[in-house]
Amino acid sequence: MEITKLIEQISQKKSFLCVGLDTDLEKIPKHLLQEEDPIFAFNKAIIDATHPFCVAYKPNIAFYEAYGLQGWNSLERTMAYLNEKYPEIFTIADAKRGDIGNTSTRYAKAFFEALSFDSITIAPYMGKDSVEPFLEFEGKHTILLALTSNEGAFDFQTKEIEGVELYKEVLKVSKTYKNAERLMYVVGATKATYLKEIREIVPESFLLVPGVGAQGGSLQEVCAYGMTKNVGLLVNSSRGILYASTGDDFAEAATKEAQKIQAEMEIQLEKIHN
Ligand SMILES: O=c1ccn([C@@H]2O[C@H](COP(=O)(O)O)[C@@H](O)[C@H]2O)c(=O)[nH]1
Repeated sequence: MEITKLIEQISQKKSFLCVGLDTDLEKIPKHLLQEEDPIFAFNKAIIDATHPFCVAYKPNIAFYEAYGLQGWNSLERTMAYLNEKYPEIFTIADAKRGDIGNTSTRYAKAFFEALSFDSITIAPYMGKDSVEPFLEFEGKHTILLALTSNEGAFDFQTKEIEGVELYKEVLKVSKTYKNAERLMYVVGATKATYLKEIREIVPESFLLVPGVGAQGGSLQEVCAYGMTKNVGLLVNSSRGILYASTGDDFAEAATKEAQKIQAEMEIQLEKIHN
């Protein structure tokens, strides 16, 4: 999907919400466990309940790999359902891959071609030749981990090398990669104040921002420091929406939670136009 289409969706739905599909068989309502594919049944219900309020879905691949072949089948069914029923919605494989070049190409084929994702998250640690194979795919986007939402982000990402923090070096150097216009970046909502300096380096790039909801990040702060004239943000919530209720009313509760976030986003979007 081209970025212009994503921007169009944001403006139509007045939302830049990404719903994370981190589906955990221990947390989904018990009655779904009777279904032949409980993960897909849960995802389908969540997608049908939340699609009017979001512009992206982000299955975290770990939640599918954890169930082996059955989990991978559920992921394939989820992607087929999304692409057939809601092709206008941007999809993100939260896979955090990256390897030597020929292996990266295989990862890219797996997620961009076999599963038809629009984008994938990538760890930048192995550098240019591990990232550029993903950037070769037209209409696809590579989302580099820049400054993550977890506490461990301070172990390496904020450490200075010759006076420059590592996450800033990732942003600066990646801008020189071939097809760099296909890059986006992950910045945690829990690190919202860093967004001001991040925007000095990548003023236009789209940022995937996880960490609101269960991790306690603030949507208002993320918007204050990170929003651009084209919005430039996809703010993710996973557990806060998926498990808003673990009872039979889980889908209605997910609708309410997604709608609540969308309403807050609409207020933030009005600030761009005023
Ligand atoms: O820095 C990062 C990068 C990725 N994630 C992922 O996003 C979701 C967040 O889930 P919540 O339930 O809304 O906390 C999850 O898949 C993480 O693996 C992140 O949290 N931080």
